[in-house]
Amino acid sequence: MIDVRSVRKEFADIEAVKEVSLHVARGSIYGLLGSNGAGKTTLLKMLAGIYKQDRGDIFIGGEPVFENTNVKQKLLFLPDALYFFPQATIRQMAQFYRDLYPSWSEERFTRLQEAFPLALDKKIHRMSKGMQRQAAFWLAFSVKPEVMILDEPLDGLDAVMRQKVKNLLVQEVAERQMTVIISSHNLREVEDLCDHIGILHQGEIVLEKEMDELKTDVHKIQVAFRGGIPSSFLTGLDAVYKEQRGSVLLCIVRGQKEKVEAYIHQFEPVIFDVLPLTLEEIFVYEMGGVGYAIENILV
Ligand SMILES: Nc1ncnc2c1ncn2[C@@H]1O[C@H](COP(=O)(O)OP(=O)(O)OP(=O)(O)O)[C@@H](O)[C@H]1O
Repeated sequence: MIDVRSVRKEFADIEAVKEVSLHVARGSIYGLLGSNGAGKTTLLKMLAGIYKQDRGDIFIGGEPVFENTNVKQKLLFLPDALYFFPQATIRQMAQFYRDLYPSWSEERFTRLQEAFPLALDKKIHRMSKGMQRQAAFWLAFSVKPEVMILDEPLDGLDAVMRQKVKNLLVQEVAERQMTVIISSHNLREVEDLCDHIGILHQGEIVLEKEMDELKTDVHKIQVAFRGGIPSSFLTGLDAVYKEQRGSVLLCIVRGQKEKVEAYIHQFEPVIFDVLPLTLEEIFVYEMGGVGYAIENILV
């Protein structure tokens, strides 16, 4: 659904996006992670057709997005700095969206009032930051877009509202195959939402993973042997990290769980545990493998 091919964007003194390619399938939620200044907003603004890329191609639903009204009617971009017309109320903004998007659903708008308890006729600029964000989501979900491009969308929402918004997103994806790309500087914030994660660092995607693959194919193991670690033990393991604590060896290994276990049992360990691994730990080790310290990239 979203196809980004070798895209670059330079500003006067900086190359904000360098040679980025990525693909987001229809009905998928892609998490674009990266620290401040990594290039997330610049990339998302190109996806939304606000900036034109200097090089490369961007297709949404097979069509180039820049200055393409047909594509723009199908996508909704929620910027990190929200914009509403000065003095506008939610009712007035709804009228604007209704005129702009053929997919606008009046029924959805009415029904979502339960989820977003905001006054329709209050001026949005007099609302709190979190309430303004709720208003933006209320309008966004009422548009029923095919593609949502969300730039740090959960910032400023309280925990209950975050969960509500996440549930609504997942529901839209499950029910009508909406496609979502969501940026964040916080892995924990989006890990339960996304099926793919890409890490952008200094304008480049340095790691891209499917969540299912991540969770099933990396294991943290703890082993000890009578008489020390056999010299050939590590040669048959794809260890991305190892640490010895006394006689116990702690390793993070890649591979199918059954195969890893069968291999280790051959060495008759006296201690052998497979410990749970958080997604953050997986990224820390994977990033170490490609030469980056994730602590500097994700807070
Ligand atoms: N309009 C602009 N003119 C000049 N430089 C820009 C412009 N927009 C972004 N940049 C630069 O491009 C780089 C990437 O910025 P961008 O806003 O895309 O990062 P980001 O990952 O969204 O960061 P944050 O998490 O802080 O929002 C930064 O160095 C920034 O200063």
